[in-house]
Amino acid sequence: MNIESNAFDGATDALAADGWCVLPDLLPAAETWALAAECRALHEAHRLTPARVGAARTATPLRGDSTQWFHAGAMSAAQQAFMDRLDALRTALNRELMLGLVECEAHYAVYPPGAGYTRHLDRLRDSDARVVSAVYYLNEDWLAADGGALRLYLDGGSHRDIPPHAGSLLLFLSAQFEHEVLPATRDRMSIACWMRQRVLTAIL
Ligand SMILES: O=C(O)CCC(=O)C(=O)O
Ligand SMILES: [Fe+2]
Repeated sequence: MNIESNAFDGATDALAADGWCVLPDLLPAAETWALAAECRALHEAHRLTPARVGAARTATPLRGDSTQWFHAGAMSAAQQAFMDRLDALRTALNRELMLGLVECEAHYAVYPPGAGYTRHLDRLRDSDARVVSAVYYLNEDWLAADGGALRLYLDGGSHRDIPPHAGSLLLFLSAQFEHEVLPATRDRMSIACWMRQRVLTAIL
């Protein structure tokens, strides 16, 4: 067994058992800090775009974040380091759980104070490509009083609130867990990612 598979054993076991888990410290602190600095700079330069929802990509009061996708071939060093790590996790999940995940997509997101994202499922209505949702948090010194938890709705009507602490990666099965972003009192930064399976389109 190599080092990578050891590093992700806890995550693969928890995902298999519960369908979700939080992985602390996915990256060294300096790499997380570089991502946070880049996300903040893009936000301050107004280079993030208000998020859209649904196939029509309409502006919506359902979510208040602004985003910027990571583009293959045009990533910063910080983004590349993050995607390499996420890809190692994807490979470990395929090996241990045989999920058939072929690629990852990711975007920065900033929720300004008061903004949230109402309860939803990450599966797009017309596609089951998204199998695993992963959210990487970039917020140093986040306090419970700052709000902004990700509320994950569990079977049986209970929920768990996950604070958006820098370095934490939340993983959950996209088709299984409704979730919402609660409003915060300060800017809330993250990278939202999805690990995708190949989707066969029926030829009719
Ligand atoms: O930022 C988060 O905690 C979750 C964001 C989310 O649910 C989404 O982008 O679909
Ligand atoms: Fe979501």
